[in-house]
Amino acid sequence: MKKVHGHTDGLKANQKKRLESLYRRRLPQGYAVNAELAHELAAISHDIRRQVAVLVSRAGKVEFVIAGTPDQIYIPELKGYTPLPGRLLGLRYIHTHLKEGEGLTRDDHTDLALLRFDLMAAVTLTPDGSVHRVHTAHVTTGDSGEPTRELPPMAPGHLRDDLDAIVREVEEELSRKERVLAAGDAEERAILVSVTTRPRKEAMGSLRELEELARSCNIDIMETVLQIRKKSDPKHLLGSGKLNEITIAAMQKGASILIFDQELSPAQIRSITDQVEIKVIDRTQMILDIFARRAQTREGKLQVELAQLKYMLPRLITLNTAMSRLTGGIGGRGPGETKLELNRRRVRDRITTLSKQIESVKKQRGQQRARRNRKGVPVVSIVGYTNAGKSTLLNTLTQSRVLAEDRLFATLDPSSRRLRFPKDIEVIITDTVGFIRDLPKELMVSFRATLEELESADLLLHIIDASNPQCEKQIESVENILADLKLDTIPVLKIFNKMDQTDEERREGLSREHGGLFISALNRATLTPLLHRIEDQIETLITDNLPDEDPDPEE
Ligand SMILES: Nc1nc2c(ncn2[C@@H]2O[C@H](COP(=O)(O)OP(=O)(O)OP(=O)(O)O)[C@@H](O)[C@H]2O)c(=O)[nH]1
Ligand SMILES: [Mg+2]
Repeated sequence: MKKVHGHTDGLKANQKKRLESLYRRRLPQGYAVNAELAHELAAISHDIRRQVAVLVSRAGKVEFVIAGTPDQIYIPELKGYTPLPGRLLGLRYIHTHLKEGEGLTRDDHTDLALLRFDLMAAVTLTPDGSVHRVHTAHVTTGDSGEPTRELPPMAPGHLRDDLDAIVREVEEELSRKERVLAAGDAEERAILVSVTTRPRKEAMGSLRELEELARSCNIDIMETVLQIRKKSDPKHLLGSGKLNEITIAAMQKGASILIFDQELSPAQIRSITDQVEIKVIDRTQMILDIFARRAQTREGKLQVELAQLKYMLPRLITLNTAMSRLTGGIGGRGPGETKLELNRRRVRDRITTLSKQIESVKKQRGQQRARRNRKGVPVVSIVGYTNAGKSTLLNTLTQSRVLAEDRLFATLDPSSRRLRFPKDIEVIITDTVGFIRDLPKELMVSFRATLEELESADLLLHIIDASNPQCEKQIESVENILADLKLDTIPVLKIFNKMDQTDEERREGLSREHGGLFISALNRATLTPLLHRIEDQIETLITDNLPDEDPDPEE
């Protein structure tokens, strides 16, 4: 005989027997509640003064019998039953409430939404132990905004016979939705989450950027959740109510991944993954993933892989359960054949190898740069926040076709072009990888090499997307990164781009605050003042440098 779960301590032998005998019951197929079972549950419940539940399969078999306390039931692990996207669980949950007036509770609704029972029923008892009412609720298709829907309570003599039809319809709609989603070309379907103590406006701006990052990763965004907390709590990043809500939304929307705007510690990743049962990553992992997709050159690929492994290494210790969900797909993409299920030792070995390879590539590049410098061609480097229009500017200035796209991190590997000015001055103009707020430390170190190019720049063009509402913050981030890279000694021209998408007032405000030039990188005609400025700067530079620093007769 199968065991009765839950709170069975203190029950008499015949009471236990009676509970056990529930396993022998057969119910009609489908989802309905049957009157005989309701009466029997009520009678047992009345006898033992505890709630009782049975979980019945679609074939009508009683799979689990659970005894509770007078006011609640702990649902055990339901072996063999896992909620799948587009499906209900395949079990109806029928239980008793001892109090006559007590219909379905909030907890009942949460359990229903989280576990996705086919149907949730509560049988309430009259004081003498017979059935008073049967309350039922089912999962919805999500269109109403509510995850569950409660039906009017039924008297025991009038149990409705259309429950099968209602629930079947819901499940058909759920699976239809799932098929539509699965047929889409997005790689993942995400719920974006931000838990922060920052002011709402700032948090929203940051979430918008996270959305852009996700879009760059070919991720569909199903929902965005923002929780502003007064105090941060590293142990419970999110309250359990909020996490339940997210878990329910994830199932309802068929989300395959949760992406946090905040960096998650290994322990946080694990505890959240354990509850939501889908992949959990943070902003840093997503940025690393984008870099992994975009890297073109050998050095770029080596750098990204190194950064990913360094980020993953401390997370490998605790990732036993979460690990299987973290491999593959977004956040688990190695640019090479390396998969992240590598064990720690192999990860360390790989880190050493990569570092060596990068060292040797770097040496080669250093030699190239030295050669170029000797020729004394001035270098102008375009820097700026990602998506500001750096590559577009390079293209328009030099009539070339570097990839420019409305995506974050369209450019990963620097490219250089020659640009000749009327006064017979020639410069090398380089495009660089975009900057971003809180650039992952691992990437910062790795990309310092790529950005080393910048050290030999004679002039930096700091391109700013004037149309972005966050542009002040972006300017600040870029300036911080330049300072971190010790590049803040190189002369910088601030250039406000996308002027076509700003109004007069905004331009005046920005120009009062920062000075700088306004351009539209898409429109060559707007670049003339900029070209003059570059030319002037370079000219001063050459004349300044000529007598003392560069007496080379070749020049
Ligand atoms: N409206 C408008 N859009 C622009 C302008 N300049 C660039 N864009 C658009 O902005 C988007 C980003 O341009 P990119 O040149 O790829 O930007 P980037 O700074 O190189 O970006 P990353 O390489 O991703 O860091 C593209 O869709 C461009 O077409 C402009 O002056 N006006
Ligand atoms: Mg670019």
